[in-house]
Amino acid sequence: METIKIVIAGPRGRMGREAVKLVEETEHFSLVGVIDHKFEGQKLSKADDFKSNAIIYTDIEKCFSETKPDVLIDLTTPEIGKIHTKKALEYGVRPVVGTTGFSDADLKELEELTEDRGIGAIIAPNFAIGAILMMKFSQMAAKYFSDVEILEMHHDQKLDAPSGTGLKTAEMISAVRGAKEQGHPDEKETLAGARGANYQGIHVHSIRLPGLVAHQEVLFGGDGQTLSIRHDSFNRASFMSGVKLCVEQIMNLDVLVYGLENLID
Ligand SMILES: NC(=O)c1ccc[n+]([C@@H]2O[C@H](COP(=O)([O-])OP(=O)(O)OC[C@H]3O[C@@H](n4cnc5c(N)ncnc54)[C@H](O)[C@@H]3O)[C@@H](O)[C@H]2O)c1
Ligand SMILES: O=C(O)C1=N[C@H](C(=O)O)CCC1
Repeated sequence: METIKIVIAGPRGRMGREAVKLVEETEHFSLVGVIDHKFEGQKLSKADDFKSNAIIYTDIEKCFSETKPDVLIDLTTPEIGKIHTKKALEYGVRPVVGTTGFSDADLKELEELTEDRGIGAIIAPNFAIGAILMMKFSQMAAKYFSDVEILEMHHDQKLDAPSGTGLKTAEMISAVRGAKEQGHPDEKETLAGARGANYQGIHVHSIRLPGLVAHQEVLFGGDGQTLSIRHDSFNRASFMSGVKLCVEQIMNLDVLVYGLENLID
């Protein structure tokens, strides 16, 4: 298998650390550089507790020009992730983006840029295989249960709400059941936000607590019955087989893929 040259943005973050480990441990992956907002020019092994001697860049353009990677793995923040993804496409580097918080307009812009450049991009709101199955099962269930609410639960350091996974789940359910107002037509919130966010009538509730990692329950209700579909990630290693799959698959893509469910049967 040919070696894939990788740059990771956000290597010292919770996800970035796991991604560095994944790349270090995968024979046909090579970490050629990392992008951080400090430690310019230092070796990653000197800046933190890593084995890799990849150089840290604070300037993404310098990083791409000097290291000429095949793939960028972005695990930063919503604002920075968008800038990095656009820059990667401009430089002909395929982006695998785990960073969440992208709007529809952002996705559209990136899709157009991908078409212009003729190279693939993956935006994956969730890399965990169990979470992808939870979303697929929810889409299946929505054909039979049209009333549903989503409870997404994450650690309290998360910047975006709802989570990328919660939003993607709502989009997937809505694609099969359409828009539907749920609950009583005269329902009123006596405390703003009590009914959560509303995507095409699907209420999405975001819980943030220390102790949590990434969890979601999709709760369907029908005549005299409920159905709960739940997934729990207890650590960030749970996301890494999905990251590996994306890096391998992106080499054969020439379009933007939004969601891992589009890459697995
Ligand atoms: N797709 C998935 O499966 C998945 C799973 C977990 C987290 N996430 C998403 O990944 C992102 C990162 O999550 P996290 O928990 O690792 O966050 P984190 O806060 O632990 O890490 C983010 C890192 O980005 C770095 N960073 C900030 N600005 C930067 C810049 N300009 N250049 C380079 N690096 C910069 C920070 O220093 C930090 O180390 C979030 O958007 C989160 O929602 C996605
Ligand atoms: O920890 C996070 O932040 C996560 N974000 C993703 C999301 O927004 O869905 C996936 C799970 C972890």
